[in-house]
Amino acid sequence: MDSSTTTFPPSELLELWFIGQHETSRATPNGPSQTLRDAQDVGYDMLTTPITTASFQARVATQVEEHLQKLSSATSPDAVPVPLISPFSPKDTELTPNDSNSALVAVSSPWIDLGSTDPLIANVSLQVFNLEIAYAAFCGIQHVMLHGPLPGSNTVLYARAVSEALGMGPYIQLHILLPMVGELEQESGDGTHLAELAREQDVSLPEEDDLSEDDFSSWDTWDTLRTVCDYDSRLSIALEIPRQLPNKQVQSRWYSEPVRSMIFPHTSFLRNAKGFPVLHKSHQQYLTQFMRLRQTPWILLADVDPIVPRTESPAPEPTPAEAANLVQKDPVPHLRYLRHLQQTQPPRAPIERFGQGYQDYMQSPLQPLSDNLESITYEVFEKDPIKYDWYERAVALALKDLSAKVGGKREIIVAVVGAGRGPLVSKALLASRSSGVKVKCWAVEKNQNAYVHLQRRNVTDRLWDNKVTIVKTDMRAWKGPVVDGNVEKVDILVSELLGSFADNELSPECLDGVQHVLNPEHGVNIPQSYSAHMTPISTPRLYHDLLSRGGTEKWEIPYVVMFQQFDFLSLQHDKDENPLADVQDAWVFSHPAPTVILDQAEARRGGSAENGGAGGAVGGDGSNEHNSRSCKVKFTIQNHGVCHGLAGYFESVLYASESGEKVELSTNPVTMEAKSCDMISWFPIFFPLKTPIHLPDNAELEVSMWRQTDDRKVWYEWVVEAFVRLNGRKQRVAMSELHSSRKNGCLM
Ligand SMILES: C[S@@+](CC[C@H](N)C(=O)[O-])C[C@H]1O[C@@H](n2cnc3c(N)ncnc32)[C@H](O)[C@@H]1O
Repeated sequence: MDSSTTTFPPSELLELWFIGQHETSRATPNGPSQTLRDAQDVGYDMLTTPITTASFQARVATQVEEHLQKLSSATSPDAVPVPLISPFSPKDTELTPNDSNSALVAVSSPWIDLGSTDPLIANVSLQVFNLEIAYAAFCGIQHVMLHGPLPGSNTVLYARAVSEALGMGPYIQLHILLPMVGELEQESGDGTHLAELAREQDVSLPEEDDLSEDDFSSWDTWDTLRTVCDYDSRLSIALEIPRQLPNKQVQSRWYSEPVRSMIFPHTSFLRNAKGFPVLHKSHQQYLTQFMRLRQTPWILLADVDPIVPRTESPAPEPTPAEAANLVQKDPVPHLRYLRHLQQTQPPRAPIERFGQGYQDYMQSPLQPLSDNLESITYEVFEKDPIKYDWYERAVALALKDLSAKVGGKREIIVAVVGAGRGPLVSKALLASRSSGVKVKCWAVEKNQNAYVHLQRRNVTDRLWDNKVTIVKTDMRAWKGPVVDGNVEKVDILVSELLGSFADNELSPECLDGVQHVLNPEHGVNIPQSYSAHMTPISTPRLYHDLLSRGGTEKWEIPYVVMFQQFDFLSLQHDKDENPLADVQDAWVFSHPAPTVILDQAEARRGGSAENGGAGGAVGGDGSNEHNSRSCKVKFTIQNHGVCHGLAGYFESVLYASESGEKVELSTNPVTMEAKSCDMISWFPIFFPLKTPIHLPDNAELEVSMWRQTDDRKVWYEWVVEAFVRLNGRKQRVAMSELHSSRKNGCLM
C-alpha cells in the first residue's frame, strides 16, 4: 500500500479563482493603479496593463523608419550606426512603482518582433524588450506577459532573448502568450508593428515543408522556448483559449504544461437564449480540469466589458426609469458568468478529494518491511472505500470453494499476514459470516506497535470476540498456527503487501518466506497474483521539480506520485474512439510459488546448489533470483512530444473463484474503472529520465526494465530507446542512460 508516506491528506482546499481583465489596446489615463481599482470595484481580482504607451511605440517606429531612410541613401550600410532607443521618459510609460502592482500583469509591447529574421528589427525589438523588463522590475512588477514569436520568425532567437530577460529580473515571471493552435484570436493592437518595417531581403519565406503546420505547432514553439530556457520555473504560458477547442490530444498536451493564465477572448464566448455570454460545455470542462490543478491558473477575460473609469464628481441622481435601467444592465456579464461557474463546479471524484494537496508531489515509496508504520498511516489506508470490501468478497468466495473441498464441517484456517491494525481480519470474519463458512483466524504482524493495537482490538471488538490469535513476528519466521498443541497449515493466507508497482514493497519475498505455513494441497493466497504495468509520459512539472533538487541520485529513484499535470504519450482508442493510454504489462507474480522453485532458491542460499553455486547474476547467492524479472515493451508514439519518464501501475487478482468469478484490484488507468473504481489506496509510481527524450511523430519507444535482487535488497533498472522508420529501416534517434535504484533499493 502506497498512497501516502505522510499523515492525513490536507483537507479540501477552497477553490479560489483569480479572474482578471485584459485589453489588447488599454489606455490608462489615470494611471494603472486607478484602472486596477476601477476593475476591482466591479469584481475583478487583477488586471493587465501595457508597460509602454502608444507615443513610445510611435517614437520607436519613427526612429526605425528614419534609420531605413538613411540606409537607403548611404553608400555602405555599415556606415550607418544602428538606432539606439533612449531610456523611457514619463510619456513613454504610465507605470509607476506602487503597492498595488502585485495585482497587475504588465504586458510587453505586442508590436516588437524579437525573433525577426531582419537583424535590424530583432535588434530594436530586443532594446525595447530589455528596457521594458528592466523598468517593470524596477516598478516591482512580478508578472510580465509577452506575445509569443510571430509565425515564421526565428524561435530560437526569440527564446535567447527570453532567457536573457529571465536573468535580468530575478523576481520577474514571464508568461508567454500563445494560441492553443494556429494564430491568436485576439486583436494585435493599433499602431505600427515593427515586423511591418522588416526589409524584404531579410524576410525568409517558409520552406515548403514548414507550411505543413500541425495542431502541435504552437506547442512546438513552447517546447523550444522552455528547452532553451532550461525549464526555468519563472517561464510559463498565457494560453489563449480559442472559440473551437482543438482535439483532445492537443488539449491534454497543454494541460500538462505550466499554464499560468488562461485567456478567454470575447470570441471564445457564445450567447445563450437570453443573450448572456456563456462558454461551450467543452470549454467549461477544460476550464474545470485546469481549476483542479494544485496551482490553478489565472483567468483573463480579453477585450470583454471594458473597465469604465469612475468619474470624480458624483453622477446626478438618476430618474426612476434610469435607475431601473441601470439595475438591469450588468457592466460585467462575462465576469458574472465565470463567478457563476466558480460557484457551480461539479464535485470531485473520491481519489481527487483524497489526494487533494498531493497532486504531482513525489514521495519515496513506503518500506513497510524495513520500517514500522505509524497508526495515522494505517488510518489513512483504512479510509479506502473499495479495497477492504473487495478483500471481503475475495475471502468469501475462497471460503465457499474451500469448504466444498474440505467438507463443510471443518473450520477453515485463515491467517492475515501483515495485519496492520486489523481491517483485513475484520473483513475475513465478515466473509465467514456472510458465506456461512466457519473460520479460525490468525493475525500476524511484525510491527510491535500495531501488535498492541491488535491485542486490544481482539478484546474490545465484538466481531473479533477474543477469538483471533495474534502473533508478533516477521511472517517469514512464523512456524504456523498452533491448534491443540499441534502446528497446523493455513488454508487461506491473506496479505496486503502491494506497492504502487505491485512488487515494490517486497510482497514476493515476504510471501515466499511464509509459504511453508500454507496447506500444500489446497492452500490459497489472497491475492493470488499481481502484475506491474507501465506507459511513457510527458510531465514537465515533475521533471522541473527534480531538476531543481540537488545531487544526481534523484534521477535513480522511482517515486510514488498522484499524477495530475501530465500527458500520456502512447495512445490507443476505446470502443467509442476516445483516446486512452496504451499501458503495457511488465511482469507478474503468482502465489503460491511452485515448490521446486522455492526448493532450488533455498539450495542456492550459501552457494550450495549443484550447478548453481556461482551465485546471483547481480550479487549474492542467487537465493532470491527467482524473484527477479525483466521485460522489454514497445510503444507507438502518435504525436511528437517529450518523454520525461514512465508511469507505473499495478493490477492484482485477489481471488478467481472456481465458478469463474474474479475479484480484482487495479490502478491501471485502462482497467481501474472496471476492476476497482474509486479505490484510493495507491497512487501510481514514476520512473524518471535524467535526459528528456524528444520523440517525433510515429516514433517507436522501447522500454527495457529489470527487477534486480542480490538476496539482501531489491531494486529497479530502466532504459528507454526511441526509434523511427526511415526508408523502411528502423533507426534509433535517442536513448536514455541506464537508470538504477540500486543505491536506494528496498531492503529485504
Ligand atoms: C500495507 S500494510 C497493510 C496493513 C493492513 N493489512 C491493511 O490492509 O490495512 C502492510 C503491513 O504488513 C506488515 N508487514 C510487512 N512485512 C511483514 C513481514 N515480513 N512480516 C510481518 N508483517 C509484515 C507491515 O508492518 C504492515 O503492517
